[in-house]
Amino acid sequence: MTTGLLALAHPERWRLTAALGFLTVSSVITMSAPFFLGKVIDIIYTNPGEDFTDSLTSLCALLSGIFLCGAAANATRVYLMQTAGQRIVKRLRTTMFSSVLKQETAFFDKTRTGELINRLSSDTALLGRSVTENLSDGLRAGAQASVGVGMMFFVSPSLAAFVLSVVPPLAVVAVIYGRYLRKLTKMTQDSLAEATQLAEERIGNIRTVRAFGQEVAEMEKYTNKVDYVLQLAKKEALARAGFFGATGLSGNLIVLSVLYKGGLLMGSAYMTVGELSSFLMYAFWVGISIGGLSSFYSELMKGLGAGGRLWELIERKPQLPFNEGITLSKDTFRGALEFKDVEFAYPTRPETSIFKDFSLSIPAGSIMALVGPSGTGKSTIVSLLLRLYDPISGTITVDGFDIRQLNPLWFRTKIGTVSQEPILFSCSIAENIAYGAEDPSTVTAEEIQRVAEIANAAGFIRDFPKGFDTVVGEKGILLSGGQKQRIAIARALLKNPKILLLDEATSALDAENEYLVQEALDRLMEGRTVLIIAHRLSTIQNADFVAVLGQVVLAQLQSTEECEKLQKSSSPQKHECLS
Ligand SMILES: Nc1ncnc2c1ncn2[C@@H]1O[C@H](COP(=O)(O)OP(=O)(O)OP(=O)(O)O)[C@@H](O)[C@H]1O
Repeated sequence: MTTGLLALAHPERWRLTAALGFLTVSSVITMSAPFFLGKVIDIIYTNPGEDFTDSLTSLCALLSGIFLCGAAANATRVYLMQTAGQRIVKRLRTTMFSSVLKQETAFFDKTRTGELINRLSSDTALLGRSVTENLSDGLRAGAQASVGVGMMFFVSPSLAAFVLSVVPPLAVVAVIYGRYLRKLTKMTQDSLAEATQLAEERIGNIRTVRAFGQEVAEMEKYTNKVDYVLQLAKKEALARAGFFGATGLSGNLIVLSVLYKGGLLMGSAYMTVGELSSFLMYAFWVGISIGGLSSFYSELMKGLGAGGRLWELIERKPQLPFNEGITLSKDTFRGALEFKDVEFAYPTRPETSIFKDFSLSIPAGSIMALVGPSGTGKSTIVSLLLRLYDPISGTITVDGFDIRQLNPLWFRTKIGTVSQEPILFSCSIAENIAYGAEDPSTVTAEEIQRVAEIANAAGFIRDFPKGFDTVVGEKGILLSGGQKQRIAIARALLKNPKILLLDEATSALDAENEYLVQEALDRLMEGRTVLIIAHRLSTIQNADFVAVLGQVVLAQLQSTEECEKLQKSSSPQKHECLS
C-alpha cells in the first residue's frame, strides 16, 4: 500500500516539496514568535521609567513584517497541500475505477455494486485527505513540537524537563487510541458500504419495490443498517471524547504547573518575566502541536483503515486478461465458431455444472438458432462466446483459434449483441447509438441517422420533441421495450460486427412493433455469423441451423405440429439436437 501511495503521490512531488518549503518558513516564523514576544515584554518590564518607545516600535514593526511573511507562507502551504491532495484523490479514483472495470465478470457476480461505489466515493476521499492535508498538518505539528521543546530547554532546562515528564504516558494513550480508531473506521466504512448497496439497489429498482408495496419494509432495513453505522460512530465519539478530554485537561494542568514552578523560579530571580512568558507560549505551542499530532495520528489511522480495502481492489489482478492476446487479420477472421467438449460451471456455483461435453459448430456467415427451456444455458453460451467466463475444460474456437489466445478487448469489438431487455445509458438516444462505435466521439449525426433508419427506429425518434437528443432515463426506462430493442439494433449496426449474438425478446410486442423489430433484426443479421436465442417459430424457420438444448424440449418439440412443419418447411436446414 505504501509503495502504491508513493506512486500515486509521485506526480505531485514538486507541489509537495514546495509546500514543505513553505511549511518550514511558516513554522520557523511561528516558533520564533514567543522568543521575540518575550523580548518585547522584557523591554516593557525591565526598563521602568525609561523611554522605550523607539525600540518597542521598531521591534514591533519588524515582527509585524515577519508575521505577515509567515501568514503568506502558511496560506500558500495550505493551498498547495490541498490541491495536491485533491489531485491524488482524483488519481486514486481513476485508478480504482479502471481497476474495477478490468475485473473479470465473476468478480461482479460476487461483489456488490454499492460497496464499490462507496469505496470509490467515500474511502478515496478519506485516504486522500489523510495522506496530504492531514500529513501536512501533522508535519507542521511535529516540527513545531520539536522546535518548541528545543526552545523550552533553551529558555529554561529545569522547567522543560519537568514539563516533558508527562509526554511519554500521553503518547502511549495516543497509540492505543489510534489503533482502536483504525479498527473502528474499517468497520464503519464496511457497514456504510452495505447501507449504500441497499439504498442503491432499492432506489435503482424503485418500480419493483413499489409494485410489491415494500417501501416501509425497505425503509426499516435501511434504518437498521444506518443504525449500526450510528452505533459505531457513537463508539468513535466516545473514544474521541475521552481522548480529547484527557489531552485538553493535561494541557491545562501542564500550563498551570509551569506557571506555578516558573513563578517560584522568578521569585528567586532565576527567570525574567519575558523568559517565563516565552516559555509559557512555547509550552502552549507544544501543547497545541501535540494535540495536532494526535489528531494527525488518528486521521492517519482512519485513512489507513479505509485504504486497506481500497488497495485490495486497486491491486487485484483480473483472473481473465483484459487487453492481452493475439488479434486476427481481416483475411483470417471470418467468424466460424465452434464449441468442442465444453464443460462449464459458474465460478460462484462451481458445484452446479451447466454443460458437460457440449459441442456446437456454427459455420462462418450462417444463422444458428438456439432453443431450449428456461435455465438450460442458452444465455450462458452467449456469455462464454463473449468470454465473460472461461470454460472449465474443452475449447471454444473462432476460425480455429482458441478464444483464450485472442485479445478479449479486440474480439469483443467484433461481436454485436442485442439482448431481450437491452440496457441503455441515461444519456441521449444519439449517444446511446454511438456507443456501438469503437470511438463514439467520432461518429457523425448522419451515421447515427442512417443506422437508426435501417433499424426502423428513426420514425419514432423523430416523433419525440427532442428527436435524437431525447434523454432515455436510467437504463432506458423512458422508452418502450420495442423502442429499446430497435435502438439496441441501431447500436449493433453501427458496430458492424462479424459475429452477432441475439436474444430475442420474449415479452409480447404488439404486431406492428414485432414486425418492425423483426425487420430490423433481419437487416442486422445479413452477412454475419449469427447465434440467436430464438423464441419464435419464424426465427427458427429462417435459421440455417437449429440447436436444441435439453432433451425434454426436443421430445416436446418433436411431438408438436410446429416441429413437423418446421422440419418439412426447411429442406436446406439442418437440425442439430443436443442433449
Ligand atoms: N452469473 C451466474 N452465476 C451463477 N449461476 C448462473 C449465473 N447466470 C446463470 N446462472 C445459472 O445457470 C443456469 C443457466 O442459465 P442461463 O441464463 O444460461 O439459462 P437460459 O437457458 O438462458 O434461460 P432463459 O431462457 O430463462 O433465459 C441457470 O440454472 C442459472 O441459474
